[in-house]
Amino acid sequence: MAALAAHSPPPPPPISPARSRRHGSFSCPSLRAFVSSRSVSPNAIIAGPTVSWYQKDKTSVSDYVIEGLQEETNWARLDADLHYWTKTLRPVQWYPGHIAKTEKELKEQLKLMDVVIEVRDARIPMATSHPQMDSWLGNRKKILVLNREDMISTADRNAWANYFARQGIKAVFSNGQLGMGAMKLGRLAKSMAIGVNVKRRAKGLLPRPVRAGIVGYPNVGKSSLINRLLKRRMCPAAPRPGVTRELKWVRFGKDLELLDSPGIIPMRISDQAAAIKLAICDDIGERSYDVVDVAAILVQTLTRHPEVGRFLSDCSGKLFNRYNIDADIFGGRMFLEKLALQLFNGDVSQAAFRVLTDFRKGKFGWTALERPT
Ligand SMILES: Nc1nc2c(ncn2[C@@H]2O[C@H](COP(=O)(O)OP(=O)(O)OP(=O)(O)O)[C@@H](O)[C@H]2O)c(=O)[nH]1
Repeated sequence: MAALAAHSPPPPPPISPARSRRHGSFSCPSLRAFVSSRSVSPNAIIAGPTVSWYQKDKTSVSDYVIEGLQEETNWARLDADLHYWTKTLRPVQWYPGHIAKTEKELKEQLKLMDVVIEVRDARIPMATSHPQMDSWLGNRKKILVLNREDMISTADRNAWANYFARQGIKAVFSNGQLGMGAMKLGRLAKSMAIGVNVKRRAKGLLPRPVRAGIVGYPNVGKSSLINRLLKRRMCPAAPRPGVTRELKWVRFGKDLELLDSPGIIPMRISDQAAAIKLAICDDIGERSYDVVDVAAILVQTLTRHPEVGRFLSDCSGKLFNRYNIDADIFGGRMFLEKLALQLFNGDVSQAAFRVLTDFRKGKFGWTALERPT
């Protein structure tokens, strides 16, 4: 938390009369009030390299507000800003003992697998991509699953489907809660490993079930997918990371065996923007991050999403509608402070937790936090 204060920018430059006039058309009273007061919280995480209105004379608050009215999220720019915002925060690292043990066991079990099903969180397909996964898998056949498809928009889904298709990877979208995509996954795993029993027969051996290992980051929905496929609760699943602690083979019919594995994550997460996204999506242990830092960054990220946090001239952004606080104006940290005063007797941690929970429940609409750029 203290690290965020280091972001404190000098006060914004005065708004020239010409610039003030540009705001004449805004009907939102808060925006008008803001523009006339020309003050922004010194604690706010307000600027990335591309929003440095307090650094450059030429850019002003007014430019920032007007830029916020763009029709679409500028994902490349958002990504750059996310890296900037996370630079001075306490690093997020999470590597509990059971993950180290799993990594070791998983490498052993890989030798037995005919096909590997890698599950990622559809909201953050890149942040939930393990940097060592491909080297562990070698030539082993892989199916990529983007789970939690219900938590992203159709545009997000299309963007990721096209992105992976361009790389020759067919991504399967699934919903581990309702089971959509689970049967398809079972069929795909069997069909991809069909050659196993062809070879066995050629050698005079009896056919055996195809073995598919399900791997991925914590809390992305691996156990849920298996349970949906089996139509039974065979594997422990719960809304927090690190529930599965042991590797476990389960049988699906007579010709498929599935390995449920605990979520794995690199020992050191070098990309801290990715680490914050894991925290926002609850894919990393709660104790590894500062909830206020993470929620403040979430608020600022959402201000870049049209319809969610954007400060429209009629104040119709979903963040504003839910809390009646102007995220675009106050920046993430001050937004939380205001929410804390409004609802939680000044307890900023509780306010931060509320914003994170609301995001995870889709209260601002369903949206991915990453798009291919
Ligand atoms: N909305 C939604 N929730 C899902 C989906 N898939 C799983 N969940 C929920 O996400 C939570 C985590 O699911 P798990 O199956 O335990 O995830 P896991 O990858 O096995 O987690 P670890 O044990 O940490 O490895 C559970 O509360 C599920 O109900 C999905 O597609 N959509």
